[in-house]
Amino acid sequence: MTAVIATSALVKRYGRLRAVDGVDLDVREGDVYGFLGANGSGKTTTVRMLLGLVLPTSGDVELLGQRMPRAARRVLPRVGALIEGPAHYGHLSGRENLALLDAAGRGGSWRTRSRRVRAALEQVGLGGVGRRPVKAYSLGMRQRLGLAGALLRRPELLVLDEPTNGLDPQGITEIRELLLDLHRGGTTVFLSSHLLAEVEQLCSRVGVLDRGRLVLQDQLATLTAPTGSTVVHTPVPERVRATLDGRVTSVDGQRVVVRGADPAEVNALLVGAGIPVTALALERPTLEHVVLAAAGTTSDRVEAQR
Ligand SMILES: Nc1ncnc2c1ncn2[C@@H]1O[C@H](COP(=O)(O)OP(=O)(O)OP(=O)(O)O)[C@@H](O)[C@H]1O
Repeated sequence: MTAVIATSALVKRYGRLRAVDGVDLDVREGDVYGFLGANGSGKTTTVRMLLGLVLPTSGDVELLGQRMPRAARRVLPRVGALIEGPAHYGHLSGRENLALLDAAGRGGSWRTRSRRVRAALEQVGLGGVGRRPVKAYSLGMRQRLGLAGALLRRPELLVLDEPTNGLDPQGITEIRELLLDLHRGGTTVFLSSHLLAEVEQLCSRVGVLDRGRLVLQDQLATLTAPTGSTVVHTPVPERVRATLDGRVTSVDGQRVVVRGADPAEVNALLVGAGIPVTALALERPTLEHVVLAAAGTTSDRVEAQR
């Protein structure tokens, strides 16, 4: 599997603060990678170092197999980026803004500019907004325009810093669908977020930053793989305990956790004993559990819910 982003022992110090502290990122081709961390944990600083906008204090960054920032001129035209609320000219239309951005960027002829701009606007669902100035756009539309800017060069890699920040639920859903669409088209997506739910719904691979340190990095499916136990919901939890002597590891209200990863077997035993079962499933940790276990004190810092 090709590494699309690889950092090793990446450090950024601001005075005595280690904003990023020895981070080894491993983002592979085809990932939708969620870079999760509380506010101030160092996500934006890391993203800026990836793109060569901030120089590391120490450590290395490779983007699409090439060393940054040395290879920035060659690599950045293959990367689309959106960092901290894109800036636009409010009095110009979305189309005009993108045309300016396209002209300022490298690689891409002026002859095909209007076609590129039109395609990018269509892609983010802004094809129909015409000449309306950007100052009349909603926040969601501005964010989508920012994404359109990142898409002008048909990037192999999209790097997005908190792409749904400040959006309403509908805007968030739209961005999520757009990103999944781009991913289906072959783009690797790296996004930072402080929202667990967002990452859980969107990402295939997760990295968790806690006060500058990468405390967790793995496939989401691995992190939330079945634990080897079965969860039973029943109005009579104590009868389950009595029937499955020794296999019940916890009881919380009507929720009973039973050792054994075969729900059918557990069900047969309970039904055989005449115990009503209202729900039955393999136990899996939620991403929230996994993050809390890895990041310890961040329970009040990474937001589980919007
Ligand atoms: N230019 C700078 N000078 C000094 N300190 C900085 C600078 N940039 C960031 N920091 C500090 O580094 C730490 C990490 O900041 P960073 O913006 O990378 O975090 P973040 O995870 O992106 O947070 P947020 O979600 O709030 O943007 C913070 O304590 C911040 O105050």
